[in-house]
Amino acid sequence: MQRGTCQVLRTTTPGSGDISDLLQDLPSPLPFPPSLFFFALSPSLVAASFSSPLGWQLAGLPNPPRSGASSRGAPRAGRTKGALQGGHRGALALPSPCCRPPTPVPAPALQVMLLGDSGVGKSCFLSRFKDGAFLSGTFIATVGIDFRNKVVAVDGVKVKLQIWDTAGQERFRSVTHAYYRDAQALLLLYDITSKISFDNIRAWLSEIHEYAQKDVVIMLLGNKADMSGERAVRTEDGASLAREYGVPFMETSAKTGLNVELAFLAVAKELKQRAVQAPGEPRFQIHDYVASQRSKSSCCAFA
Ligand SMILES: Nc1nc2c(ncn2[C@@H]2O[C@H](COP(=O)(O)OP(=O)(O)OP(=O)(O)O)[C@@H](O)[C@H]2O)c(=O)[nH]1
Repeated sequence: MQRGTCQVLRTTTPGSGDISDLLQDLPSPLPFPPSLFFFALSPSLVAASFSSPLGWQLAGLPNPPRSGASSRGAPRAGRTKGALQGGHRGALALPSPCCRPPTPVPAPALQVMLLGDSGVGKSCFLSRFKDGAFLSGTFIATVGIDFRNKVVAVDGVKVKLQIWDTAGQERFRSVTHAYYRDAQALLLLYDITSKISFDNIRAWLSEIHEYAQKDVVIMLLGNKADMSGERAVRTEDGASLAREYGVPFMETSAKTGLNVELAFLAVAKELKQRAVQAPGEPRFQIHDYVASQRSKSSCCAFA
């Protein structure tokens, strides 16, 4: 398991927002007795903040699972560096009725989920996209699920992506299943140097069909294309599996950045087009877009 790392943000379940975070954002010392604060910030307000999707959004956290499988029983590593780096701390503003003009409600984030076996490079893929970096070091498997946000420009319009990085390990499957239904796009990765990770793609697709929304956008990605010397899965095999399931396909490299941005942009474009498309208008063709835009390296050129 010691292979390198892209653990910018490991761990967390989204339930880590709590009242202590709220209190940390207050001035210290308080300009009034703490009891007065609790009186003003009534329990119902606090409870409402964290029991409704709106409260979670105000807190800068993704919605909790709606029903069914819960994250109970999942390892709770508490609030981690990642959640702080995402800039979420302090996002829950205390009500200030007198002075602030109402802020416009931003468009909801598009939810994109990364799936695939442990070690295929999901976290590195996300780090490459978000930070433009590939971190090497000790491989630490993701625990449960994590997320990061990034705003991208699609046809001149800013679109916020909320990207969920899931643990590939089997033991976290019940945790991650709970989030499938909220995903609008799924990037399904295998490792071109690992035949097993490719063979498992069919099982991943069955899970997706079982748990995800029917119209979820799916893209198959053969990652680690930079490691052509250790290739165990032919590009044509990836392309043919993708054709069989009717999903777009590319080979990528979190290490070199090959096609990483394109993968996210393609799904963002597809989702945005769906949202604004008038009835009868020709549909955006993600397959054609990917085929026309993807970079081809000597290792992974295919028709
Ligand atoms: N050469 C190369 N190595 C990569 C690439 N992507 C990831 N790796 C390496 O593969 C290993 C696993 O990467 P991770 O991103 O942590 O894998 P993961 O899919 O998130 O794994 P889980 O969190 O267990 O699901 C690390 O040692 C990375 O350095 C890539 O594109 N090229």
